[in-house]
Amino acid sequence: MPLLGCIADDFTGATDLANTLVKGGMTAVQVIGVPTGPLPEADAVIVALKSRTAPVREAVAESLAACEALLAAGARQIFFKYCSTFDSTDEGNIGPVADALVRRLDCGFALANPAFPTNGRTIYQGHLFVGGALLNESGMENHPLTPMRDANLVRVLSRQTDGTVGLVPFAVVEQGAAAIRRAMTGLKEGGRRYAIVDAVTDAHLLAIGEAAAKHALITGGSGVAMGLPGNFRAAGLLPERGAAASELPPAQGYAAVLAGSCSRATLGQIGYARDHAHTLELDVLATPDVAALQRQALDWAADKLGEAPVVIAASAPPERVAALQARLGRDKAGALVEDTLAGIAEALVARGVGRLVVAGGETSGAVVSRLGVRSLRIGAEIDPGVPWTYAEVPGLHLALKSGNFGARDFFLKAFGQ
Ligand SMILES: Nc1ncnc2c1ncn2[C@@H]1O[C@H](COP(=O)(O)OP(=O)(O)OP(=O)(O)O)[C@@H](O)[C@H]1O
Ligand SMILES: O=C(O)[C@@H](O)C(=O)CO
Repeated sequence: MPLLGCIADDFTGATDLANTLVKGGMTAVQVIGVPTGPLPEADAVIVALKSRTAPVREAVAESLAACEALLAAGARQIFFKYCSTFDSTDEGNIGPVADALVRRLDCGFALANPAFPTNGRTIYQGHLFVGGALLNESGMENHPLTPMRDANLVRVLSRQTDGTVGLVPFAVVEQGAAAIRRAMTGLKEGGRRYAIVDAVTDAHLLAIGEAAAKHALITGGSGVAMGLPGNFRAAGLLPERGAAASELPPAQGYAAVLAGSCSRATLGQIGYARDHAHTLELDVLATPDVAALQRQALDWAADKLGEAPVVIAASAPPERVAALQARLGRDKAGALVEDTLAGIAEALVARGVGRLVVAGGETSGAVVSRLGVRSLRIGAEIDPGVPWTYAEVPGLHLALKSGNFGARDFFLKAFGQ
């Protein structure tokens, strides 16, 4: 019976959350899509959806179905995981999904906190920063699917919900768990449905987690989950598990990287790979044709597969993404690239790739779905927020890298190079 039932709005986000929980001493399994049969045995089950950019009704329906499955399996607390950069549009999907979960759980209130200080995401007076920049000046204003043009999360979430949104400010968070709990109770009693909670350090996140021990629903990034294993341990529900929580079978097979993220960090990692690994950058704008791009990539890779990774990227800087979107429309442009990379992944695995890094949440969703992966066991962390995972079917080690995560040498470091 899982202690914590999680619903993640994309696949890299699910892995990021699972990684945090494993580091906190919980066992965690990531399940792909709404579960249809019995859930795997683990302290935390994370249902990975591709709902971040799905139509609102679909995102809500899938999230509710995931919630039902987790509750039926006995989950004591539900966690709705979204991006540390709060990726969404004015239509959703963070607000509508959270609204539906608040109603289903009849809890009236949930905190909202995407902070992840280790990766530079902090919240101060309700404003989200990425490193030293406000969210809307961080590069996220150019995101291909969810451009973030407002850093004030109270305002952003207010536009997506029929409820109201308050703030637990830094000065309260600094006072610790009891003060945060009082402030959240006050906001709930005052009729607020959500509280954006400031957090600048991991200590803040641990205090927020402790303050939410009795909440039926928590919403946020992986950071705010840091305090949750401690809550279950304090309640006598979680035994000490040590390193056993993150053991995977030995890795084998060729190494490859597929990148569909156009985030600044991924573009930097591709730049590094260009100088240090076999790297192919597909020109999607010049050849907007799935079959032709796949042929090009597979012909190129044919004599390069080995211990050192081949890196295949469709990623492009903002002006080239905008040009393709102007020609095809936003969704078709995204789908074209996702189909291309998913097909390449399928062919590479058939040719003996056993260790695959995928960069980008939507991209990971497309790849993992095409490969028929049903669940992922979580292994050791490569860089903050990105662990190796293992998919029993098709027998593959996978690292699903959030677009903006990872050091510049990530694509080589993942393979110990
Ligand atoms: N050259 C390109 N032109 C237009 N769209 C592209 C191009 N390359 C990639 N894309 C699309 O951009 C989107 C990138 O989203 P994805 O979620 O994969 O990355 P990300 O948002 O950086 O990562 P994360 O969600 O983990 O933060 C995908 O839909 C992808 O297909
Ligand atoms: O929170 C994050 O930034 C990531 O886990 C993610 O959701 C990227 O898609």
